[in-house]
Amino acid sequence: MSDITVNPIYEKIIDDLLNQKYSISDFFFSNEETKQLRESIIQQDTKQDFHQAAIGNSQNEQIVKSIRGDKILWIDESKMTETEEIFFSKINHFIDYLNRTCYMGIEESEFHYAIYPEGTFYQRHVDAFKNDDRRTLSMVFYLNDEDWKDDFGGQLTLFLPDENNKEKELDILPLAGRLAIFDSKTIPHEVKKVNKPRYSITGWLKTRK
Ligand SMILES: O=C(O)CCC(=O)C(=O)O
Ligand SMILES: [Fe+2]
Repeated sequence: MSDITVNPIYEKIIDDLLNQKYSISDFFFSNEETKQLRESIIQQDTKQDFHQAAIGNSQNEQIVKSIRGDKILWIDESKMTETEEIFFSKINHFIDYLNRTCYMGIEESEFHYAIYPEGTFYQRHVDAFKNDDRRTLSMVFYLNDEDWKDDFGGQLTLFLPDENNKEKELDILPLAGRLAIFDSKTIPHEVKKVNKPRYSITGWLKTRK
């Protein structure tokens, strides 16, 4: 591991993941990178077809707006814009760091843009599929304005065990530049109804089947 430079932002995330299976970081991307990614999702929305998000994977697809109302656009690694390349080079650097320092065995990643139009939400769920458990870590980057307020809604709520093994809820505001990262197999979560369009990039780091 001689050529690994210790990265304090990644170390904090790894520590949190080991201790509590989730981490919230406001420093993964610079302000400038966040601004570019925000411009990118707004631009993609004007020229590309986002589609109504489905539930389950392709073998088990059904569109149920009463469960989730976001529209998504997968980022195609074979035809990325400059901004998307910057995004993936950071993700790949992070994956490499996880694999080298924690032997996580991440082999793949997949990311999509997500827009929650006003009035939409995503009901409680777990991200790993029943018929495919490769999703290991869920990552959500928020691309909203810095001044997103509580009454705009759209909180990401994680359902976590408390000290008595009862369930507690942790609400996370989707602030610009914030990264929420959590265990894809064990942490149920939901997106509260939004009162204002909500922008993000969501993705998964995956192990071998
Ligand atoms: O946007 C979020 O905060 C979470 C989205 C989510 O849970 C998902 O896309 O699976
Ligand atoms: Fe999810």
